[in-house]
Amino acid sequence: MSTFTLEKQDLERDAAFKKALHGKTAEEKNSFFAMIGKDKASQQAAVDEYFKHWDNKASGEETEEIRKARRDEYATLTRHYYNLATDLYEYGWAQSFHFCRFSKGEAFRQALARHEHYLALKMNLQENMKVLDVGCGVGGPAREIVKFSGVNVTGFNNNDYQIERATQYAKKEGLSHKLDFAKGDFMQMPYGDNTFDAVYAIEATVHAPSLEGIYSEIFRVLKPGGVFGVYEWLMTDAYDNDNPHHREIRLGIEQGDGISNMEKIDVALDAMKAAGFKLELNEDLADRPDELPWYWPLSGELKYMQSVWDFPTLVRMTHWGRGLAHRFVGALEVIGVAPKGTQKTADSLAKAADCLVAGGKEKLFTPMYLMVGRKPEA
Ligand SMILES: CC(C)=CCC[C@@H](C)[C@H]1CC[C@H]2C3=C(CC[C@]12C)[C@@]1(C)CC[C@H](O)C[C@@H]1CC3
Repeated sequence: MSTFTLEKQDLERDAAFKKALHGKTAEEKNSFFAMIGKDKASQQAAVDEYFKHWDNKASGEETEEIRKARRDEYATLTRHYYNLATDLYEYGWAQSFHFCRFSKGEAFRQALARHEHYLALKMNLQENMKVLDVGCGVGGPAREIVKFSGVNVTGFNNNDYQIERATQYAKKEGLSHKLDFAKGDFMQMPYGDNTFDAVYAIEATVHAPSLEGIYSEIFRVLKPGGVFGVYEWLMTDAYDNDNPHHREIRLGIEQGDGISNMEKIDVALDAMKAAGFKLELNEDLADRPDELPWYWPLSGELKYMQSVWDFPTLVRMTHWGRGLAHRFVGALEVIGVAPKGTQKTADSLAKAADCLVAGGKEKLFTPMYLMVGRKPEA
């Protein structure tokens, strides 16, 4: 297991930083306006804090000390990543921060929802169960799963800005009686042992410094007989850590996606068992023979266009689209409309997109390794 130490939590400090950086932008409906409305000095502080882990640390020269430093600051690293990336995600993707399988002609949001329903189905979630969503983002999946399964969900994550937006969206959809949110470090959750009937995590536990650590914490808060379902981000068996090209892809994904340490499939399977789960299901859904790959919206390849509505999605990821976006954001920074660091963040996300697509095409990486595990009855 990767060695790790728990980061000391300071909820008041984080709340104060959120207030300073995001101000009232959490109430902004349009994520573009939310993005340009940040406090400039605080944004610079978040950029410095995040990129200190990546600048001048190419994959060829990466040492175990560098990787350990990231793992040691997993919570701060991830919190600042989402301080910088949340508006871009909402602007350029949706309120469900995950990938999904696509069927031909299927609308983008429909496919995202189907992926959420599939997890709920495989976990056999039932009406009024008490469920925890670990790493809930702005609550898109939680709202969908509440509506689909009738469960009561608590969304938990480490970013105050996301929690504030998630709370507002739930209220707007009239779901506050079934859905609430709490902020904290998922490696040390403020819940007693045996609290939840079910726990799920959608592309979130990859932010943990250790999979065994996070799965053990989830096991602790689950009631005996309770179920845990996860879509995990993992490097596949084909990933070779001694191959410089493979390492470059993994590092690009880690840097562009706020991940301190991404593991291989066998590590995740061992971690589930070591945590105490009885594994009921495990499958790499990226291995299904789908005509449209999970990474198509990031590929910039117009051959994947299903309807005219896909054109803007694809064109912004082409070489020209990216160049234009890079210059546009740069110009906004120069004239003082966008805070400094917006372009650096956007470029880092673009690099992540390239590495995700390369990882997907070369079958080195999956964002949808499905595992369902049960905590044995006492
Ligand atoms: C980080 C983890 C564990 C999960 C998030 C998965 C995805 C929702 C994101 C991964 C890469 C992101 C990118 C964008 C949106 C959200 C992701 C797909 C953009 C499309 C947002 C708009 C930017 O201009 C380009 C981004 C590329 C990467």
